[in-house]
Amino acid sequence: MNDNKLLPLREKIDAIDAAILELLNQRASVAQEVGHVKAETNAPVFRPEREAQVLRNMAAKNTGPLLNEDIQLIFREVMSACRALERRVVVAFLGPVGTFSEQAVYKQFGRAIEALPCISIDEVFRATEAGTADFGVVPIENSSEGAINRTLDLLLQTSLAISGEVAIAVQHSLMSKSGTMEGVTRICAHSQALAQCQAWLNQHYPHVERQAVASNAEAARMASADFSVAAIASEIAGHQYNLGIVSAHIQDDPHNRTRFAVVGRLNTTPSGKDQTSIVLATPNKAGAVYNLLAPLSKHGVSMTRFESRPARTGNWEYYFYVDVEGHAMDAKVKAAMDELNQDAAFFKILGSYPCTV
Ligand SMILES: O=C(O)C(=O)C[C@]1(C(=O)O)C=C[C@@H](O)C=C1
Repeated sequence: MNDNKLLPLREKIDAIDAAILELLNQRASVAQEVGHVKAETNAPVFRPEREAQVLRNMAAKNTGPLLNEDIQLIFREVMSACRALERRVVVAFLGPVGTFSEQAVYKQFGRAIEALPCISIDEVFRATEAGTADFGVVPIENSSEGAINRTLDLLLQTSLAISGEVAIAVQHSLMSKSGTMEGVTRICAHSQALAQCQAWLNQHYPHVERQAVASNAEAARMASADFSVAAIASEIAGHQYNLGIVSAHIQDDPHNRTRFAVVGRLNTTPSGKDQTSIVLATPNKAGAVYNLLAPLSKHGVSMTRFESRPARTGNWEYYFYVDVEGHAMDAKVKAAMDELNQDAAFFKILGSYPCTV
């Protein structure tokens, strides 16, 4: 290799790295000052709207050659490290480690946090409501399997607000201790993952027993201790438990994604590009849904998502989970919400938060 040519280029990189280091520490010192100001008033350390603005600014200013998504990953971690100098936030998620929920946590908060694995979605809400965690990250919808009903039900009752959302690509792999299917009599995974890989499993391993377990990471743990078990999980989980890949990316939908909600005891202020999640119920009469949504079009508020859930009253009544563009503090959103609130049998704003960057 021609190191003579590399040497001057590496010297340039060294000089640039020294300048970046200096600037990073200057930034961190300012974040520490911010931390002191916040401590005086007990103000929240994590400000999702501000972080979204910083990430959008960086993407807008970026002239390359680095890609916007890589710039945003870097700045997410820079902010995470700066934030940790103010205080390390605790984030509860559906554990154990190695789940897609954990990936969603790091995507939203960066690595400089304390991640708190919980045994169920209920437990994530409880830990966050009790203050054991500052935030909770819960799956809300999968692109191939639909809504995560437990999360929708808990959102109805909780005192927490949604302060952000994060979507991640969900890719499942079939893995075992030996990296083959030899001696494997059971394929274990969370029921959602089994459903998301159903066609592939029917085609390739129709006669191998399938067992639903608490999480994909739990399946990976089981496979690591037993040659007769294969697990469907993320490659990250497989790596954590030293599994070999039998087949990668076996989910039936190659664009399989899961959307997660970040819940906390924080009401997020506007970031400039936000959305608002609400849940409402109608009186059980003709045209009720149509009338219910009329205030949205009247005030020019766009609906981006609509999901219904039986209210379990036995009367064919439903809760409607609706996402709209804009923040509840925006005049037209506020006007529409006030009207919805008047007409609905039940109405709750789940939260306003930045659209994903
Ligand atoms: O601006 C703030 O409030 C900060 O605390 C600074 C900072 C950052 O590093 O830019 C860190 C944490 C917040 O979540 C938002 C931004």
